[in-house]
Amino acid sequence: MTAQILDGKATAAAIKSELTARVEALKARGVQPGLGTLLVGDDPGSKWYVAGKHRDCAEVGIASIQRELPDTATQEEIEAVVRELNDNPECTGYIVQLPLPKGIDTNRVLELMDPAKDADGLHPMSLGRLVLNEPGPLPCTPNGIIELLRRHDVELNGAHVVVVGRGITVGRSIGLLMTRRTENATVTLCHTGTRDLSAQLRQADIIVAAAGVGHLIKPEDVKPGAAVLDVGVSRDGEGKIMGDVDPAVAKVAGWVSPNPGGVGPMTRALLLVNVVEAAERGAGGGNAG
Ligand SMILES: Nc1nc2c(c(=O)[nH]1)N[C@@H](CN(C=O)c1ccc(C(=O)N[C@@H](CCC(=O)O)C(=O)O)cc1)CN2
Repeated sequence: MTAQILDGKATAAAIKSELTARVEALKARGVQPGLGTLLVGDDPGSKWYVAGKHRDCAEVGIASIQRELPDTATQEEIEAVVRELNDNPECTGYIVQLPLPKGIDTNRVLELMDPAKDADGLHPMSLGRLVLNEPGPLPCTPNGIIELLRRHDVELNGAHVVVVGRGITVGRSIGLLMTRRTENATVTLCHTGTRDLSAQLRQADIIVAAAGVGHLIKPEDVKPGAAVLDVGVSRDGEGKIMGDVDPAVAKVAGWVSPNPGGVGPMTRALLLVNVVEAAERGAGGGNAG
């Protein structure tokens, strides 16, 4: 068996083309959506991701507001920029690029954001709305994974999803999305404390690998025909970027997401969805709900 590809690049392009029309409709009503980003430090990966988010904005007609601070920035300096973005009328939604430098209280920064401008779905209010099943921005990577599966007709209803990794951007919230009545999956969340990870993985119809451990998922961990989504990014001894999924998994799985070209572009596309939906909610209509 050779797995079919969950093509995140093509799917993200389709979503961006749909969003372009929605942004045009907002502009016709006098609403200009604008995405703000706050990048602290000079991590090359984070810089690259933020630059990509602004390229996407230009593609669909969303305005860009970019804020940068050095990695020596204090908690107070970061919070001052958050307050400025909260008050800035041109910024209709924004993100704080994670991770923040060591020593910074990330939760305090996220809690200070205006929840109405939370484009990442990571504000405690947004996560609370997700728990309560109320409309609001959804975390971009988990939502991107669901959209990627949906648009490739991979069945979620009744599926057993095994997630590896309990980080804030993926593992913590993906179960909340996948177990909604609309998705109706059953989710097992695994982490470094899980006994016999391989036994858990072999039960999965869908694996979401977000551990940040290069080639952690091997062919013998995968049930034949399962869908395997690779979210992880780590580096080998020579600095080469590796995903969490061994490429040989494609011989066993039914579906695999490439990395790059899978979940990453979907994360960016679903960020734009959050910005457009928030602008539509603010304008009192549109497609949001
Ligand atoms: N505030 C946030 N911080 C972080 C998030 C997040 O959702 N919100 N997620 C990750 C990083 N991330 C978004 O910020 C992200 C990661 C990867 C990609 C992406 O498009 N990757 C490409 C490869 C890019 C390359 O060439 O290196 C791909 O997979 O094809 C986009 C966004 C942590 N921080």
